[in-house]
Amino acid sequence: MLARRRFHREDITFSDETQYKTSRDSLLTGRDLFAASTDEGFILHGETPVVYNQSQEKDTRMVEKSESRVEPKVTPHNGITRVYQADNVTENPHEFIVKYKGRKYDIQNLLKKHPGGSRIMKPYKGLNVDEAMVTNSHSIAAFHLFEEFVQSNQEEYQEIERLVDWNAPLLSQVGSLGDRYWEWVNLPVNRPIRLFASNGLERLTVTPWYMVPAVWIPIIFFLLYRGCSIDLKGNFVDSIPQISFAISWGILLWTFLEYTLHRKLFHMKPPADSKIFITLHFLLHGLHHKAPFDEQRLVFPPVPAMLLAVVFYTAYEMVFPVAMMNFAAGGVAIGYLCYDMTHYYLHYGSPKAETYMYVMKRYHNYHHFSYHDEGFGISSRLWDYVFGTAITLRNLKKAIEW
Ligand code: HEM
Repeated sequence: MLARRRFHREDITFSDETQYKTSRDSLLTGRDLFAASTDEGFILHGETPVVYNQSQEKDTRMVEKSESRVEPKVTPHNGITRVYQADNVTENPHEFIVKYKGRKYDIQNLLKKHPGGSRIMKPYKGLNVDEAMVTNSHSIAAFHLFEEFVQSNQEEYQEIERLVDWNAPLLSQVGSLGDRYWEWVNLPVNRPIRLFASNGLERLTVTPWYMVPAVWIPIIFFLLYRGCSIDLKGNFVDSIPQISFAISWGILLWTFLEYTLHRKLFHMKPPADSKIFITLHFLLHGLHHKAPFDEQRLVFPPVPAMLLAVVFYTAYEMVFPVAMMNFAAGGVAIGYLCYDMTHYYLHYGSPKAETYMYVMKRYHNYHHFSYHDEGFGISSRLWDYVFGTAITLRNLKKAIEW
C-alpha cells in the first residue's frame, strides 16, 4: 500500500524508495518521510526542507526553488518546521495554513490583502513563519492583525478585541472605550464594521467606490460650466491660460486640504473622557483604521463630502477673484476625486513595481500599520516632506507583488 502512495511539497513529488537528503544531512527515504505523516499531512521535526535527491542527479527544480526564495531558517527549539501534505489527504483549496509560535493560522483571506504582497507568502503554505515574520520586520499592528486568522483558541486570543461586542453595532460602544480607544482603533482587524442595528441607517453609512465619480464628475462639470458661462460670460478661448491657472491652483489647494484634514482632523486624538468626540472620531476616520479591508467604508460618503464642499466654496469666494472662483473650486473637486479614487486603488489595486502607485501603496500601508502619525499624503507625499512627516520606505530585496 505504502509503495503506491506518493506525497508532495508544492510541485515536488516524493516517492517511497528514493532517498532524500535533508539540510541536517540525514538521509530519509520517501517511505521514512511518509511514516512520519499524520492524517493532516507530514510533519518533519527539526529538519529543513528536503533539498537533494540522492538517487538522481541534483534535482534542479528543487534547488532553484529553494535558492530563489527567502527560506525560514531552522530554529531547533521551535520543533515543527514544515508540514507536508500527503496526496491522499484532501487539501482544502480554501485554506492556506501557516504555523506561528506553535499555533495554526489560516491566512487564505489575507493573501490578497497582505501589504507585503501575496507572492512572497505563497511559498510558506503549510510552513512555520516564526522566522519570516521577524526577518521581514513586522509592526505591532501586523502581529495583532495576524491573530485574526488564528484557528485554535479563536475565542481567547485578544484581550483588547473583547473590549467591544463584535456581534453588536459598534457606534454606540466605542465611546465607552475611554483611554483604551486610541490603542484599540489603531490595531486593525480583518472584519467588516457594523455601526447601527437598523439596516436602513447602516445602508446610509456605506459607500461603494463608484458613488464618488458618479456624484463628483457632474459637480465638476457644473462648476466649470458656471465658470465659463457666468464668470467669463462666454469669453472662453481668450481665458484658457487663466482657467488652467485657476484649476491648477484648485488642485494644489486640494493636496494641502487632503494633508491637513487627514492629519489635523482625522487623526486628532479624542479626549479619553469624551464619548462624543471618540464616537465622532470613529465615524470620521477611526473605523477605516480599525477595519482597513472593509471595502464599503473606504471612500468618503458623498453627503458629508458635499456639506464640507459647501463650507469650502463659501471660503473660496473670499480668497479667489470672481472670475477664477468656479474654476478653482472645480480644481479642488478634481483633486478630491483623484484623491478618493487613488485611496481606493491603494487599498485594492495591485500596482507594478517602480510605478508611482506602487510607491504610494507601500507608503499608505506604512501609514496604516506602522506609522499612524506620519505619511498623511495619499495622492502625493508633497506636504509630508514640507511638514516633516514623510516616511522612508525600507529597501526590499524583491519587489512586492500584490
Ligand atoms: C509568510 C511570511 C511573511 C512574509 C515573508 C512577509 C513579508 C512582508 C514584507 C516584505 C513586508 C514589507 C512591505 C513593504 O515594505 O512595503 C510586509 C509587510 C506587512 N506584512 Fe507581512 N509577511 C509575512 C506574513 C505576514 C502575516 C502572516 C501578516 C499578518 C497579518 C503580515 C502582515 C503584514 C503587514 C500588516 C505589513 C505592513 C507593514 C507592517 O505593518 O509591518 N505579514 N510583509
